[in-house]
Amino acid sequence: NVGSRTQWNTTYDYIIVGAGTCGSLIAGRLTENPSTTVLLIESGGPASVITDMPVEAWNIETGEFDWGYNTVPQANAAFAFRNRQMVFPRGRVVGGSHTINFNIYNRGNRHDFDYWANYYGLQEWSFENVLPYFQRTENNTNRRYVEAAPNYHSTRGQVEVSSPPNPDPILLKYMEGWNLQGLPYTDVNGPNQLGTTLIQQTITIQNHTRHSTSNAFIVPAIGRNNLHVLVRSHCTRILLRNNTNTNQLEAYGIEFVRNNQTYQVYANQEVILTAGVINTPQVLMLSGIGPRQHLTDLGIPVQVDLPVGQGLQDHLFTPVDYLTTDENLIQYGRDINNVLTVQNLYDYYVNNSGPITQVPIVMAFHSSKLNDVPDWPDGIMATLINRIPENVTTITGYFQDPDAWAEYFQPMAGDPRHFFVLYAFTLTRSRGSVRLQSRNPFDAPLIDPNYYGDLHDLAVVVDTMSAGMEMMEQPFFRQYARIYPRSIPGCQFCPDKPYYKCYTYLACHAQTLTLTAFHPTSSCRMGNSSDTGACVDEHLRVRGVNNLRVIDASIMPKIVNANTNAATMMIAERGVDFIQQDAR
Ligand SMILES: Cc1cc2nc3c(=O)[nH]c(=O)nc-3n(C[C@H](O)[C@H](O)[C@H](O)COP(=O)(O)OP(=O)(O)OC[C@H]3O[C@@H](n4cnc5c(N)ncnc54)[C@H](O)[C@@H]3O)c2cc1C
Repeated sequence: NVGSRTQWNTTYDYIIVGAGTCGSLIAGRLTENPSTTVLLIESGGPASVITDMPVEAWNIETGEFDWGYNTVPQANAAFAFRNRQMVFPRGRVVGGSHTINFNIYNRGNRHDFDYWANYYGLQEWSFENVLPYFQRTENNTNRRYVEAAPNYHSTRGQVEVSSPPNPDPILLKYMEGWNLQGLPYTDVNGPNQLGTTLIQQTITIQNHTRHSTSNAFIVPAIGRNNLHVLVRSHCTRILLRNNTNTNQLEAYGIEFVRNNQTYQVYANQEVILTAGVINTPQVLMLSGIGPRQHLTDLGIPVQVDLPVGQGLQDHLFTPVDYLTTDENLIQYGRDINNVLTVQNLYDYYVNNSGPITQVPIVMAFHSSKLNDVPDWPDGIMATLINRIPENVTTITGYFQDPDAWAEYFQPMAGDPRHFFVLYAFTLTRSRGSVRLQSRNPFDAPLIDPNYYGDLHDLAVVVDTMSAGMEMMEQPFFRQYARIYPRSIPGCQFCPDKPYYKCYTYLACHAQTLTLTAFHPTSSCRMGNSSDTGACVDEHLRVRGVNNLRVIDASIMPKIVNANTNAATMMIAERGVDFIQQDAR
């Protein structure tokens, strides 16, 4: 039903561009009022039973539900990959990136939001002020967490947040190992983030389906007469005009392409851009809102000179391979390439069990030696279970030297004892950009996260790797798992030190084998009236243009020290209030 609409009106109160995490939530909320009309327009198609299965997150991050983007070549990262370019998945589907993500629900630290408030002068976004908006969406089914920290959680929101019911034993041992080193068990969304946790996810507990904002807000609302959802409809620009009464620029609609035809639709109230960190800047720049020089170089008439696309941030994962000492420490073999068997589908649909139901992940938050605010962790370690495929050439295609990497992976191929730890810095200092490649709205933008552009990020990840690896070398954890004992191609262990104290090796590993953590933010950031680096104000209104707002992950002034989806839902909830306050 979500994808079936073929007719639409000429005018709506609100036009929302992009049915992702934010667009879906906002459209659902605004149309709770039956007299408010909304058009939600999405470039991709509808979600499917496949995207609803938690385990399929492994298989859908690239492919038909993804934009197929790559970064531009990276100077300080991605040494393993051809041309130093990295794949950069983004959801192109109803539900957006929340339809292809790992469902991790991890809000970020209280200091993240207090930093927005104090450093950027955005008092309405302090932790105290945003906490109710996290709670507004949350329906937490973990009674233990809710009872332990009732002021932090809610059981009344639309999006279900649950703990994986059946984690693999190795994950529990990993947490125990950290616990023995003094890192407490914690609920990262409660008062203390520093610790180790079996991460909560936006998955329903009754039937283990992805609870994206589109499943939570759009699917139940699709029958509303005041909500029109148009899929496979690509917004090419915002319609702007000078209002002769106010003598100010305003948005009055959008242009979009559907089935190779170009259409215009109009908004009585506002156009709301929720196209995400890459495409929101793209649509703005195509409409003449962006850096003057860049637009001029491309021959786009400048409507407003704004630093759109500047300041992009992300987290970067460095995977390290491990093998358990005993196959029984991992369940189901975790062979994600062959998971949709008749037996597994039967267990999923009939018994509500089996490997399709979950992707359990354990995280440890770490405060590095470089960090001067210890309860604002700057490092993260995420432990996940996934086999290396039997045919390793299926994963070495992007590598600069596929043969060397095939040789590296081959001894682990198909081994059911395989798992890995992803090491990352979280308080990113590097900033990059999103720019247009051309004036063609269907051309991929140029994405430059500028990973390790600030070498502080590298120092933090090296410290995090060292600490995490040292914990895993302690007698307790060595009973259960061992690191895969080979150096990665292009990097050498030190002859005179344990590998986890060999900082040259760790830095080389961190710069060579790099994966986006899928957390881009801040490409159209918010700021107060004196902040010349900002594109939108504290209420998310685009500067210099009336009736135009950006409400998505691009507005974060600085990335949060966590996965970004929960904070993005919070931004959407906050945005809904601003829209309603300003309704004429
Ligand atoms: C593979 C992957 C795994 C991730 N894992 C996690 C996780 O486990 N936990 C977590 O917290 N975060 C995770 N993230 C990040 C998180 O999902 C994002 O931060 C969040 O979804 C961003 O929401 P958004 O509303 O800003 O943009 P999106 O959800 O990306 O929505 C943007 C939407 O706009 C549409 N669109 C774009 N351009 C146009 C156009 N011109 N016309 C019409 N429509 C358009 C897109 O197709 C998309 O549907 C992951 C992301 C990815 C990609």
